[in-house]
Formats: sequence, C-alpha cells, structure tokens
Amino acid sequence: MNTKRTQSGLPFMKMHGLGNDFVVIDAREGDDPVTPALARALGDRHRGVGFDQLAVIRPAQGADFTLDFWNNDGTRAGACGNATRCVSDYMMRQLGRESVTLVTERGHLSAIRRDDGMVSVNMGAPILEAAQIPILPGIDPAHLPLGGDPIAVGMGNPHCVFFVDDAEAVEVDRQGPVIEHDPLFPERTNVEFASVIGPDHLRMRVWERGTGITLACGSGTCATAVAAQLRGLTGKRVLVEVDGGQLEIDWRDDGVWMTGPTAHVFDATLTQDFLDAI
Ligand SMILES: N[C@H](CCC[C@H](N)C(=O)O)C(=O)O
Repeated sequence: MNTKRTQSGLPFMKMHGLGNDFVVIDAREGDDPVTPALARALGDRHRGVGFDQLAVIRPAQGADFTLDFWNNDGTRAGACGNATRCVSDYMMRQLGRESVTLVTERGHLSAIRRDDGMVSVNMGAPILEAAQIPILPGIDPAHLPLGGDPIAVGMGNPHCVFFVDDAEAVEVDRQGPVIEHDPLFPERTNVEFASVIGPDHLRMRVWERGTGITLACGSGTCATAVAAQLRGLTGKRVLVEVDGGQLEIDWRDDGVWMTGPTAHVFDATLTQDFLDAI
C-alpha cells in the first residue's frame, strides 16, 4: 500500500503493539504529508482516528526505510519501540524478508522476526550522558534530584524511571504530567514507574510525553530494564509487564533488544474533506 496523498484522500494503516496504538502513513512515494496540525487532528479520538503515536515511513539511504514518530499533541518523538516493531513487521512482509534495517532520529536500527512470530528490534545502546538524554547540565542522570531517587535514561527519547514498591498503587495520571514538565528535562520526559517482581521480572506503568498514559511503551520498557540493571535490581534480560501485556528486554553488547507482538488492525483512507478542514 502506498499512502500518497491524492485528491481523494490519504491512505493510512492502524496498528498496535500491546495496545500502544498507531496510525502509520507510508510516504515512501510522494511528499511527507504530516504537519503538527495533521498529527493533532488525526490523533483526536473523537473527531479524527486516534492514536498514541503517528509513524511515517519514508525512503532511506543505506537502510530499508526511515521512520519518523509524532505524539498525538503534535510533537515529534525520537523513538517509539512498539511502532518500530509493528512497522518492521509490515516491511518484512512487504519485502518478503525476515529482517529489516531502518533509520530513526537516533540513528540506524534493525529488526528481525523470531521463529515464534514475535518481532525483535535492536533499539540501540542506552544513552546515559546528561546532555544527550537530555537533562540539565551538571545533574547526575543516575540519581536525579527528585523525590523517589529516579534515574534518567535515553533511548533516543528521554525517560525518567522511578522504582517503587508497588507500581499499581502509583497515581500515574497525577504524578506523570508533573514529572513530564519538570525543569530538569529541557525537552520534557516520558515517565516510568516500575516495581521488581523478581530478578528477571519487572512491572511497569507509564506516562508518555506528549500522549499521557498508554498501555505499553517499548522505549520505556528498554529504559526501565537498563535502569534496573544499573541499580543492581535485575540482570540484563528481563520480562516487563505493562498494562497491555509483556515485552522481553535483553541488554546486549550491540544494543537493547526488545521483543514482542505486533498487530496490523485495518487500512483506511482519510477523506479529502477531513484533510481540507485541518
Ligand atoms: N510508545 C513509544 C514511545 C513514545 C515516546 C513518546 N511519547 C516521546 O515523546 O518520547 C514506544 O513504544 O517506545
């Protein structure tokens, strides 16, 4: 399917990874049609389609495709693990292959289909330097000066991970937006609340920058697994329970691998009337 914008509308796909849902526009041919206003209008669950993230596939040099991410408030995101899995699955099917390479804002990534049908993405090495996450200069990412002693980890986007006794008890909708907008984070932050179930098992709930509570956040599970390992709470391979299911995270020498399911729900076309009203 080619989502070239025409007088008759704009084709799109709806996908999700563990209930973290996406509109995907394949703009490999034709112009990239996405603006902040289009992202907000399309992301409106009442007057548009609704999504946690919008992913746009574009051509790439030196990789199979480029992938850009938008939040439903119209801001850009540098990484989205679940959308990367879903779109990689779509591209593997389209190219008749079991692996693909892609370019995102954070650089080159790769994905493979496992024998059990799950898709694994190498999300790259975690970013642990203040300026690159980013957090304010002079602050130690390993111990942020906030109540609860959170840790900042970058996965191409910023994450602030809190380890708590019981993630179920956290008022994510109240605490999340306060941390998202804390001045420590010049580009705001995604916020994770995690509790340790066992040496290779975490429970995590998330408040996503630019979106709010979601059922899963792939980059957030990677950041949380990295943070847990750095704090000596788990090993490098963990199963992370999110509201929408489970993701397997494996922090290897070549990057943080994230494995989980993908779902391509439907294809449809935005009407020209909808586009003209933006
Ligand atoms: N749901 C995404 C993360 C979106 C991150 C976005 N909210 C940001 O502004 O960084 C994931 O699976 O990794």
